[in-house]
Amino acid sequence: MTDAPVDAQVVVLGAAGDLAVRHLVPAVARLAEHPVAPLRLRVVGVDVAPWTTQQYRLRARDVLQRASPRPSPLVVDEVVGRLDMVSADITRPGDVASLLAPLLGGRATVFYVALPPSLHLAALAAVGAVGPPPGSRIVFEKPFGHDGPSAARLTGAATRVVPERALYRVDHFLHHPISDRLVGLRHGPVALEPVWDRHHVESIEITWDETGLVGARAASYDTVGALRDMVQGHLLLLLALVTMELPAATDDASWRAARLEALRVLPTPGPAEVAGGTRRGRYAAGTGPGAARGYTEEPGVRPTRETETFVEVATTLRSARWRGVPVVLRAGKAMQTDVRRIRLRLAPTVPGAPAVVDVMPDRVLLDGVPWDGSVPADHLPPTARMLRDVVLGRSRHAVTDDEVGECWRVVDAIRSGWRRGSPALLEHPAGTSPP
Ligand SMILES: O=C1O[C@H](COP(=O)(O)O)[C@@H](O)[C@H](O)[C@H]1O
Repeated sequence: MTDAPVDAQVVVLGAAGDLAVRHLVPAVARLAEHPVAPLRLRVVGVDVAPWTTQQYRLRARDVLQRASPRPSPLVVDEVVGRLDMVSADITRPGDVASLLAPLLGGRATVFYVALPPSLHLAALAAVGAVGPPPGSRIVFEKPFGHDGPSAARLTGAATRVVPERALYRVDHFLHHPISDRLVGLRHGPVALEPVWDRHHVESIEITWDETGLVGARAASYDTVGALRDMVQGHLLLLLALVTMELPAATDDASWRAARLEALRVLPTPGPAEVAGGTRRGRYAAGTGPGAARGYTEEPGVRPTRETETFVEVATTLRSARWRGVPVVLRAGKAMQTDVRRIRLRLAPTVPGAPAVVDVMPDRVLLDGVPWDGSVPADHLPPTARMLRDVVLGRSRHAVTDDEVGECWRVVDAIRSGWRRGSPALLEHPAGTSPP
């Protein structure tokens, strides 16, 4: 049986941006055609680009017609017909407010900030000038701030516009099936929870190696780098999901509190730990197909910035459950092979338990053998799941200000060590993984 569609309103700030069009519009269509619980979203795009509603609709139609899976022509017409566009400069809050406020009709609205971090404060000023109707929410993609203090300032500015509970700092990895699989493994049918501790697990590795280069994103990536893009934004939160105590209560607040506690107990690395326990690198021109370009030749890159495209962070856990267990987090672009994986190695002495548990976006392997016990039922892509959660006010996967602060605590300490020059930034040919 299909539920009646739920209607909601979303304003996308930065709607003409490539990622906003390519990810959000298909997500809106996937939610519209959900077989059980459809969502009917009216979307108002705001962008400095001089797009008319007509142009926004044409662009969206084009994206939907190329989407995989392709929505039905009926859904394409419906979704496109519910798009409106406001062309306004986000740094001029008065202009945004005068054009946007009349379109909202005083209805609760999800304001989705799809803008680079440098415009996040401007976006908040614009939403403040619009005057978010009661029940509205604001969504920020990562990175939230560029370090701990800037994240705290952003939270301060945001909570002058909406309460903290209406702020959704989203990390699409938490909406990813990999997160469900991980939790499913702990307390699902194979129930590894009894061996999920320092007595049984010998090491934890979280690896996000990508063969793709930075490419068209280089100008903005250059101000962020792999540590902030991947470790701060995603991998520490995945680590928290691996190591947290599963809360007895199933409500969102208990879940977020458990994740926070897992982050809180992560050690802050001092200069010696940074020098000895982290690696940073970037790709130089390689030889394989599509790898003939080094990072510094990417458009918009300033070579003197020493931006890393590869990062590895080794640490040792210290909570009661995990004390002494080594962890390695690693992410890189232009690597030899694509590896997206959470790997736990168990002591060989655990009777009946696998020696290697691999949790990946599309499957779980126990000692290399596929295990299929935790595939999410709706098969929605992470962006669609995230949008649905925000619209329905489900905050389990939204990152709190405290969690963001803990992630920055670790990352800021690493950056501070790197600023002292140790370890040095190493180059590796694109298409090969650093030694
Ligand atoms: O958010 C990000 O994630 C992607 C990797 O995510 P995936 O779902 O494609 O595996 C990464 O390429 C990007 O740099 C980062 O910003």
